[in-house]
Amino acid sequence: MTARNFSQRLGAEFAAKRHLCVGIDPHAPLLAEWGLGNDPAGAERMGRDVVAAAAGVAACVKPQIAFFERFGSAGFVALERVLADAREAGLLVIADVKRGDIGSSFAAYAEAWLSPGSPLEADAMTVAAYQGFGSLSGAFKLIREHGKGMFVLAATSNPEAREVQRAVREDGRTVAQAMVEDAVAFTSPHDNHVNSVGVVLGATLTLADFGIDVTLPPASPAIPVLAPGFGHQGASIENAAETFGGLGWALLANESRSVLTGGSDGLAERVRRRSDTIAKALVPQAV
Ligand SMILES: O=c1ccn([C@@H]2O[C@H](COP(=O)(O)O)[C@@H](O)[C@H]2O)c(=O)[nH]1
Repeated sequence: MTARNFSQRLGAEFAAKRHLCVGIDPHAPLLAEWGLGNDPAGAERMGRDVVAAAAGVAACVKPQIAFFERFGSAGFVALERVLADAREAGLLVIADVKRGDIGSSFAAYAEAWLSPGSPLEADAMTVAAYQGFGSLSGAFKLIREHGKGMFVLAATSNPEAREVQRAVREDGRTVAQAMVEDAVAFTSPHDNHVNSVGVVLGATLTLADFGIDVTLPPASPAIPVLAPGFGHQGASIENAAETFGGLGWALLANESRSVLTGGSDGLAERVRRRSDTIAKALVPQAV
C-alpha cells in the first residue's frame, strides 16, 4: 500500500482549496501559437510547461492522451516524460484515456495506466463503463491495493451524449445516474473524506436532466467529480457552485484550451487566476 494514495492526496488538495484541473491538450493550432512544432517534441514541451505552471497552484493535470497517441510511439515517449515531470513535481495526474472493454482486456488498460512503476503510471484514469460497471473490476484491484483512482464517464459535456446518458435502464435509473450511484457504492480501504472512484460530469449540463440530484448535501466520503466543459466549451467557473451544488465539495474543474490559449508566456498567471476563481466560486462548499 502506498502511504499517500489518490484519495488522501485529493482530499488534501480540496482542503487547500485547490479545485483546478489543467488540461494538457496539445492541439495543432495551440502548438503553432506557442511557436512549437505539431510533433512529439512540441507536445512534450507544452506538457512540461503546463506541469511547471500547475505545480502547487492547481489540484491536478489531465493529459488528453489522444494528442500524444496521434504521434505513435514517439508521442508515448513524450507523454512518459511529461508524466515523469508531474510525478517529480508532486502533481496529481489524471490520464484522460477513457478506456473500456471486456473485463480481461480492460484489466490490461488498468495495468498500463495505474500500475506502480509503469512508464505510463498516473494517479487516476478516465474510463467508460459502456460494457457494464463490473467490466472495470481490473482497476478496482489496483485502486484497492495501490491507492489509485478512476473517473467513470457519467454525463459528459458534449451534446451528442444525451441520447445515451439520459436513457432509462431496466431498473428505472438513467444511465448517468446509475454510473454515479455505482461509483458512490465502490469502497476502498483508502477512502477517507474522498472516494477513490469518481465520475465525469460535464459543466455544460443541467445535471437534473440526467437524473442527478445536486441539491443533496455532500456525502462522506465525497464522490470526486471531474468536470470538463469550463472555458472553451462555454461553462463558466464562476457558476460552478450553482451547477454542481453539493457535489462541488469534491469538484475538479477542468480547463484545457482556455488556459493553453495565449502561449507559454502568461501561462502561470492564467493558471493562478483560474485556480483563485474556482476556489472563490466554491467558497460555500469549502471544508
Ligand atoms: O465529458 C467530457 C469528458 C472529457 N472531456 C475532455 O476534457 C477536455 C476539455 O477540453 P477543453 O479544451 O477545456 O474544452 C478535453 O481533453 C476533452 O477530451 C470533455 O471535454 N468532456
